[in-house]
Amino acid sequence: MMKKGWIDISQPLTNAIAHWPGDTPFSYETAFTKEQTGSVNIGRITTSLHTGTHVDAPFHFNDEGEKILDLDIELYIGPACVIDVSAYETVDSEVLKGFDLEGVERVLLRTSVPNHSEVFPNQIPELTVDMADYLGSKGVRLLGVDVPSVDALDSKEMETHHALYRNGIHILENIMLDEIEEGNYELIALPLPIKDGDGSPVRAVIRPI
Ligand SMILES: Nc1ccccc1C(=O)C[C@H](N)C(=O)O
Ligand SMILES: [Zn+2]
Ligand SMILES: [Zn+2]
Repeated sequence: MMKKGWIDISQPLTNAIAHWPGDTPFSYETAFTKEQTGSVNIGRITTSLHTGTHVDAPFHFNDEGEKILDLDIELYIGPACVIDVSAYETVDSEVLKGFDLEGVERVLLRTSVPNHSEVFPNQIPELTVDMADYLGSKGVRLLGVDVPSVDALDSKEMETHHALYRNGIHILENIMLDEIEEGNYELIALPLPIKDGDGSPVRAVIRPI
């Protein structure tokens, strides 16, 4: 049975969460204790903006691209369709033609990669450039994936990031869909208002409609 109400599809931000190899690890610490301040505990985090469940701003892969505060918050709130592509190593337009995406503005892809937030995956499915063009032709504006990237992990060209961008499609990464059935949901996944940010952690939640 699917849960009713809002479902958290975010990776918990713990000090053990996986991070992109070579990037800044996530850490939370109590910078000042209640004993020190005499009043309150005060936490401090250090993190890459691409750790855990997060959105990419176009500036992440394009020096001229929009930064987090330039982006319309409407992208990250509204109806979203979860589709299960876990049977495919390569997700291209042919695969997507098997799903009804008429009028869908936000697509969340459930892949075969298990959502182990403490393990950086060795391999992720290939999302092709023609997949991005197909989603663009359907009017999709946001693509969410349950893996750390929409490109190959060793990609320098970031072709699928760029192809999504050309099609006006924004990117949400590292959502957790292992327990989520295909279907229509409402999504809220708001980035923090980080000036100049190339990305931002989000709390991503969905609710069946
Ligand atoms: N953090 C990194 C450090 C070095 C190189 C890439 C990344 C990325 O995060 C790329 C990933 N495709 C992303 O868009 O989130
Ligand atoms: Zn990212
Ligand atoms: Zn990315």
